[in-house]
Amino acid sequence: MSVLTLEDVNSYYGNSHILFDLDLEVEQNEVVALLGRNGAGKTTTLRTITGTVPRREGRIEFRGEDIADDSVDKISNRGVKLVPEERRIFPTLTVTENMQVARDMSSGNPRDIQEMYDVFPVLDELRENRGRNLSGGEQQMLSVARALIQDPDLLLLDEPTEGLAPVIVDDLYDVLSEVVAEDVTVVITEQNVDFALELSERAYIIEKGANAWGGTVDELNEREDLLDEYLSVGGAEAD
Ligand SMILES: Nc1ncnc2c1ncn2[C@@H]1O[C@H](COP(=O)(O)OP(=O)(O)OP(=O)(O)O)[C@@H](O)[C@H]1O
Repeated sequence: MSVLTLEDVNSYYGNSHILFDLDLEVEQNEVVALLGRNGAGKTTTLRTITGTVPRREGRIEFRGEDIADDSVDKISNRGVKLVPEERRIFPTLTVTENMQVARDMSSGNPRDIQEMYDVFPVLDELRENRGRNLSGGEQQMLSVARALIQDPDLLLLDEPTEGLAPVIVDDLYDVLSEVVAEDVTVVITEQNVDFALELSERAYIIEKGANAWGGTVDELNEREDLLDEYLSVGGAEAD
């Protein structure tokens, strides 16, 4: 069953046209990677799905219902949760309080905090620490946990590895692979292509706000030409 469909979606920041006739399809329990260079439009795609950047043209359906004109709150209440690149945890609240706030904000049936501590043992040890005292990796874990506690129908992860040390990226990978093994549907954007492809079943490559390629991760792994052309894997960018 299709969870999310974008068809011919165009989005703008003011007069700047950013997404051009973008198509995207996400099935139930799938993990889909959105790949592309810096500035390709990955974050804008996620913001368009959550309604923070209203699409100007095109169709957006969630579980078969048109959500293109829904408010940000309504889309969130439908169970679409974004973990933004900048994490946005509450710096003065403890780890537990951060989770409690997310739990209180949930419109559905939130999970128990203890359940999250079972998935994120790192956070369990930091229960009483304030957000501002967490490392980047710990903040990222908390940010993901806060979204998961709301038992999302669709989880959107925007560059979860951004700014993290390699050893922390490994920890995050372990946690996320546990998370995606459950019945959760995920769209993940990443500059770290290997990380995203390890977690995902299908991928889309976005270039200058438009679809450049879409297919299974197995297909993409056979296409070094695509990785070179659109993602500059393993080397410096030409420009
Ligand atoms: N608030 C904004 N106002 C105007 N233009 C913006 C805004 N945010 C992003 N852009 C522009 O939109 C384009 C797409 O940016 P977006 O952040 O979606 O790309 P991205 O693929 O997520 O890249 P990155 O990895 O750098 O986040 C870029 O040209 C960017 O400069």
